[in-house]
Amino acid sequence: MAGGGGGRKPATSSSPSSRRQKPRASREFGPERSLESQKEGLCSSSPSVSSTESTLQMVIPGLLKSLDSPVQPPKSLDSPLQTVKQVQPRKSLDSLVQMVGSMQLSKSTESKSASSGSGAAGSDLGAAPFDICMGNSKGTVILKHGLLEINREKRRAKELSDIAPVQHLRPGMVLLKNFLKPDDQVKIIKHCRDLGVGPGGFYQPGYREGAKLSLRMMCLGKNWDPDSGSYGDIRRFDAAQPPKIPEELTKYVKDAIAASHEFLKQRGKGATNPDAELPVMSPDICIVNFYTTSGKLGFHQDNNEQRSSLARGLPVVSFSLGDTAEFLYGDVRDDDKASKIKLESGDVLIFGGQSRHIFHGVSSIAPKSAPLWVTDKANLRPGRLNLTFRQYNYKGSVNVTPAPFDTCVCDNNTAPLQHLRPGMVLLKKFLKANDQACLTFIHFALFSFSLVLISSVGMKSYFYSCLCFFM
Ligand SMILES: O=C(O)CCC(=O)C(=O)O
Ligand SMILES: [Fe+2]
Repeated sequence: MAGGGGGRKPATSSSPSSRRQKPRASREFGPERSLESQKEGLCSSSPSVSSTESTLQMVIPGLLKSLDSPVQPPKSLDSPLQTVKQVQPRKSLDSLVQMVGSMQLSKSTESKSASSGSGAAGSDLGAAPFDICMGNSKGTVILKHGLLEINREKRRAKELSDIAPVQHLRPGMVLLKNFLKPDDQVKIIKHCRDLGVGPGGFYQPGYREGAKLSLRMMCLGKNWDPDSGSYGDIRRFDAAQPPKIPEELTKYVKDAIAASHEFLKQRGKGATNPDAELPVMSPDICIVNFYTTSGKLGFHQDNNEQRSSLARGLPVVSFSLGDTAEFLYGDVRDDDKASKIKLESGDVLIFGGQSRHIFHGVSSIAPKSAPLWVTDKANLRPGRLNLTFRQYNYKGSVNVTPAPFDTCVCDNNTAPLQHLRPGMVLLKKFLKANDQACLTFIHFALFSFSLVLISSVGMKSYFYSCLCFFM
């Protein structure tokens, strides 16, 4: 997530308001959710009572509890919450959701225009934790599936059996299709759900100025702050410590890297060293994103990890679960020129080595594209869960085996060989002082000789003799 540089541009939206430029943060995000989609997030994506409760508590803690208690005479009519309580003591949950929804919308609109400067950028202070699952952690929501859904599932299974299980997208970038087995996916979702409702769990990140990202985020290991584009040990707005990455998840990451290495070895018939293309890494940071079906993430680079880690090309390992995402990636900061792939539930995308600094983003989430068992067994809400694992620091020596392309992001640009992009190499200070003197002398000698020639034979003859010489 940690992405770099200025001049970022949102991935997709064309509306002027959504083309908001954010000068500081490194990861570029999609436009703020429209009011419509926020409303949708409040109402339609809260299918169960418990999630409705969460939404309500997010705005008015304790309001639900008070519904069943007798109406108290108002202490004062100043507070809008008290007004709601007094006038509508026994409204149905639906209408309350709408009411509270519109209150929250105006609240968030206000906060957008107000620059707090309080350092609470993107905080959901006072909000109930965001639950990525429907129902509660124990109960299962059994949904009946229509024929259309069942047929879609069968088609998907058939397509998957025809797709290559490993795709080498470019040097240092490998896609492991359907790598995470259904049971593993359920486990991962459950881990994220449990951590996500606890301290340091999911929140909707944003910037000090008020713009919000079109996703919910939770960091494990270290906290990534979109406003400053940097990592820290605690989350600024609530001082929460990011939970640790569960061991089980680390194991999946290692398995995925090992599978890519196996593939690269076989592909190179054992001749290549897969670690040179895709270095092994041991994740100590994980950024977990949950996208609703209107979520997106703008084009960005992940480069807020330590320089040693970036220079070594330690990969980002990304797990996709739930609905399918359209993922864009490319060499330049221009999503119109980007390549597109679909990331489906169970896919693992790895980009390191030469591809560590690709620009990438999520342009859309396909609604109802998650496998049925994801909702049946894991109760994942409509949307997509994404986990990106990284290693913050690299302790080994980077100079011994520099990862290709590593130098194009170094600020000091002093590495002797800089692979700026495919087909473009910069050899820093390649010519030694003697070579430079020698070249200068040759240039001078040729120049003087040309002058003498021109003055003796004339410009026209000189031009023709040069032409003959070179032909
Ligand atoms: O959701 C994804 O696939 C990408 C997430 C990402 O790029 C990030 O968290 O930095
Ligand atoms: Fe990223």
